[in-house]
Amino acid sequence: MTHRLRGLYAITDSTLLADGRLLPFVEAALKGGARILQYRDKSADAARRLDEAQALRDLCEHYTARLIINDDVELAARLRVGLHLGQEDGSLPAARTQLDPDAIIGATCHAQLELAEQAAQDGADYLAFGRFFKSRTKPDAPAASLALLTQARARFNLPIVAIGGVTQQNAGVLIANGADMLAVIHELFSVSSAAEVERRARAFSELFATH
Ligand SMILES: Cc1ncc(COP(=O)(O)OP(=O)(O)O)c(N)n1
Ligand SMILES: Cc1ncsc1CCOP(=O)(O)O
Ligand SMILES: [Mg+2]
Repeated sequence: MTHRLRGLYAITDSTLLADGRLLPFVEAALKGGARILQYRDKSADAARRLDEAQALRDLCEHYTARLIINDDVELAARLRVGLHLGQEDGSLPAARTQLDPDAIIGATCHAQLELAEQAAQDGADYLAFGRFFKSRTKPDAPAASLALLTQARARFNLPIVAIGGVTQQNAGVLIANGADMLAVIHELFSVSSAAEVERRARAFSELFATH
């Protein structure tokens, strides 16, 4: 299944979006133009995770954005939404059998074209590379270069996500080197108001129109 995947890919963070900020800040990101939202919550509180993910699915439907669940194929299957899998998160083909036929499944490829080759063979809907810059959220993620991004663009006919330390200042160079989507946590959500989230989301989104 092919999808038109391009634009801002917002990822939630349980610390930055604590204390009632999750829904208003995510709504602001969607209002500002985020096309994809990933629910990334590493806690073991299954009931809260289900409630939050359901609320996010409703919001995404309202803004015709796509919801992706990080790591958890059961939750994605239950909500009939997409899934993001890292290298330690289980088999992509096995997940495919549990999800709707048009569910988006993305794969972490770090900084390795070989991982991307495998993900493409496994039927991934997008390939995620990074971190490209210093990441406050995941400082130890393997570093990827702009040269790798250019090579991936030339080699794969699949949407490419760039992640890791993406800011309003460095976003343009990632798009210019072949990124179809920019996945952002800190630069989008480390602010004190929903209005500022919306402003930042709009600024990221407008870059896709001009590149
Ligand atoms: C869009 C996107 N790209 C990469 C990741 C990282 O996934 P993973 O390597 O499994 O690490 P965690 O996010 O699970 O800590 C991602 N989540 N989203
Ligand atoms: C999940 C993940 N994988 C590689 S970097 C990263 C974190 C991205 O967050 P930030 O935009 O705050 O650097
Ligand atoms: Mg993971």
